[in-house]
Amino acid sequence: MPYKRITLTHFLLQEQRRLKSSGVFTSLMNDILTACKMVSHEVNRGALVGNHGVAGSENIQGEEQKKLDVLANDIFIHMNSQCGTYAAMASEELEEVQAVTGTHEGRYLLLFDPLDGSSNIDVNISVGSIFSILRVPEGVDPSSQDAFLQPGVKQVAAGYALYGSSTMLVLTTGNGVHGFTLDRDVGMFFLTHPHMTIPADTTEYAINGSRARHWEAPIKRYVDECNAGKEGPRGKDFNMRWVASMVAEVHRILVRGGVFMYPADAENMKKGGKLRLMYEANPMAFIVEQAGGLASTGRQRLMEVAPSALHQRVPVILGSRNEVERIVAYHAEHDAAK
Ligand SMILES: O=P(O)(O)OC[C@H]1O[C@](O)(COP(=O)(O)O)[C@@H](O)[C@@H]1O
Ligand SMILES: [Mg+2]
Ligand SMILES: [Mg+2]
Repeated sequence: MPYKRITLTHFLLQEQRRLKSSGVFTSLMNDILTACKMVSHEVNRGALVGNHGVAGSENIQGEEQKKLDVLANDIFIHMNSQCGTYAAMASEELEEVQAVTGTHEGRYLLLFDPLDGSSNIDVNISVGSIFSILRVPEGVDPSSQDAFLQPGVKQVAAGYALYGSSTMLVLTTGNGVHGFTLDRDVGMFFLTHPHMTIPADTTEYAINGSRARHWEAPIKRYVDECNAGKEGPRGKDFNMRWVASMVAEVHRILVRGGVFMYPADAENMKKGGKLRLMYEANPMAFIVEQAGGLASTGRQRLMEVAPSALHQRVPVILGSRNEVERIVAYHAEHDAAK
């Protein structure tokens, strides 16, 4: 069989030729790819090199940082500061925006969750990295928070790395979603999942069921109906999954469909929910929409939320189109009856 493997870089070059666009995506992705390979290496070495356990510090979110949170953050900051592609960066692990000094040609902003699913590191369950790319708005200081506070529809590209049984990188530049698998022997990502699309229907939902007592009525109604199975209003049985790594949940949904919910609830409502808009919800929403799915807060399209703070949290409901539409309809019915 002729050698048909395509590297991520070649795929982007082909995309750019097809779209007659500038060579921006290859330079945007080059250093992110390297960072993800380095994080994958550190995740895989794990306890062998003392990468498990806590770092003994807290992040801006008031969360205890794991050693790999800090290491992955350092890798992303360092690797993406070398070539002047990015004018500034924002990270889940850093309170303030990080200006990239010495480079003024950077016309893009990079936002990332360097290690998503941190509670799974020490128990060897899949974790990932999530990234989002914005343009520097005209006339705005790129190292200001204001430069970053753009709605998700302004994203140029978004993606994630999944450090699972294999390391994958899934990416959208606004022309569909494509998955690449790392071949460790040659240190390159090869196209393995072209044009990923989410089935409109599903029988699988993901939510942290231990929070059921806090849920708003529309979420409770949806989950109860799923659990009622064939005999219930849905007329079919459902399966439930909860990995506690958003990247792993979204990847499963891209591969076989499903719906992921991390709603705002009575306990986290004051904070706006759990997941962060700028570097978790928005990049995943871009990917899910590009794959034919929907991404909502329950009351608004996620990518149209106007950000007010770099680390703000939002409710997240995303995945198979027909299921998200149903959940959004339940919210509308609930609100109309108030
Ligand atoms: O532990 P919980 O409350 O189920 O929350 C799990 C969610 O929290 C997260 O781990 C938050 O991300 P971080 O690990 O980057 O903080 C998501 O990946 C996951 O979906
Ligand atoms: Mg995260
Ligand atoms: Mg994280």
